[in-house]
Amino acid sequence: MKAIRGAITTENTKEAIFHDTISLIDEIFRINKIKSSDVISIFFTATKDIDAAYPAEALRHNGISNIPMMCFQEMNVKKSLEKCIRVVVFINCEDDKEVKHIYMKNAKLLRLDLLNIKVAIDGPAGAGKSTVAKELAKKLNFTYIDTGAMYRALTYKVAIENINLEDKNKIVELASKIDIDLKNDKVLLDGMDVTSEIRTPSISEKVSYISMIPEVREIMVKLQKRLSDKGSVVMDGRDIATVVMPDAQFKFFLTASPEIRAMRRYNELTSKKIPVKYDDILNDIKKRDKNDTERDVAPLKKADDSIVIDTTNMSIDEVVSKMYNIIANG
Ligand SMILES: Nc1ncnc2c1ncn2[C@@H]1O[C@H](COP(=O)(O)OP(=O)(O)OP(=O)(O)O)[C@@H](O)[C@H]1O
Ligand SMILES: Nc1ccn([C@H]2C[C@H](O)[C@@H](COP(=O)(O)O)O2)c(=O)n1
Repeated sequence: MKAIRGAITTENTKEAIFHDTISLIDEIFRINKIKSSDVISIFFTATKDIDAAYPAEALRHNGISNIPMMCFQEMNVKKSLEKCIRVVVFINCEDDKEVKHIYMKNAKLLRLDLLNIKVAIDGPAGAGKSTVAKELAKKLNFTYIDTGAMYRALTYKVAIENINLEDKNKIVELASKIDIDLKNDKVLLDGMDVTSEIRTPSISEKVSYISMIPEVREIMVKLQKRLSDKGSVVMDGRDIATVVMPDAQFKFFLTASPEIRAMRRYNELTSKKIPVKYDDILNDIKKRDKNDTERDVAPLKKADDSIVIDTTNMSIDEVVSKMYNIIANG
C-alpha cells in the first residue's frame, strides 16, 4: 500500500471546488498511472474558507461512487495558504512503486522542495551568504549546501597535517582522499565534526590560497554538482551560478561594502570571545576579495542572469524575505 499526497488552490464556489478537485485527482491518477480500482480510500481537507461544497461530492458527481472518502477541515494555522484543498489517496500497489505527489496552482508553494529547484547564491566574503542561505533553505524546506565550508575543511586538514601551502601536489592528493560531508548544519571531515574549527581567522587567511588550485576546484566542483542533484537545494559560494549550477532557476549575488562586511565579522568573532582587530579583518576581507576575483579558474563574478542584492543597509530577515518572495512568485 502507498499514500499519494496532493493539494490545489480553488475558489469558494461549488463549480470551482468541483472543477479543481477533479483536476487534482485526474492528475494524481494520470501521473501515477493508477485506476479507481487501485484506490483504497481518499481523505480530503479544505481550509476554513471553503464551505460551498464537499470535494468528495465532486468525485461522486464525476462517477466515482465505490471509493470510501472523507472530508475534514484543515487546521487553521495563521498566515497559511488560503482556499486550499488537500488530499491523500491510499492505493494498493507493489512496495517498490515510485509515487509522485501532486501540487497544483498556488498549492505548489506548499512543497517547493519537491520541484527540484536550485537556488545559487554567490558573493564576496562576509556578504551574508551562508547566514541567509541557511535561513532561506529552512524556510523553503530545501537542502543547504555551504561550498565554502568544503574548501575550509580541506584547508583545516592541510593545516593539521602541516602541509606547506606551496606544496600543491600534496594538497591535491589530500583533496582527492578526504571525505567531506555536510549534515544538519555540521561539517564532517573524515567523520569528525569540524564545524567551528574551520571558521577561525587562521583558516580564513589560508583558504583562498587553497581554493585557487585548479585541481582542487575540479574535485570540489564535481562533489558539489553531485550534491546539487539531490532535490531542491540552496547552495552558496563564489562560482555557484557561473560554474557549479549554471542551470539554477534562481541566482543571487549578495554584496555589501567591505567595511560593513568586516564589522559584521568582527562582531561575530568578538561575541564568540575570539580576540581579533577590526583592521586585520578588513585587510583579510580585502585580500580575499582580491584573491577570489582575480584568480584564473572560476573567479568570483556575477553571472549575467544573477539578481544583485546589496545587503549593506538590510537586515538578515529583509534579505531572506526578499529572496523568498522572488522564489515563491517565480
Ligand atoms: N544583512 C545582515 N545584517 C547584519 N549582519 C549580517 C547580515 N548578513 C549577515 N550578517 C552577519 O555577518 C556575518 C557574516 O555573514 P556570513 O558568514 O553569512 O557571510 P558569508 O557571505 O557567508 O561569508 P564567507 O564567504 O566569508 O563565509 C555573520 O556574523 C552574520 O550573522
Ligand atoms: N564555491 C566556492 C566557495 C568558496 N570559495 C573560496 C572563497 C573563500 O576564500 C573560501 C571560503 O569560503 P567562505 O566560507 O568564506 O564562503 O573558499 C570558492 O573559491 N568557491
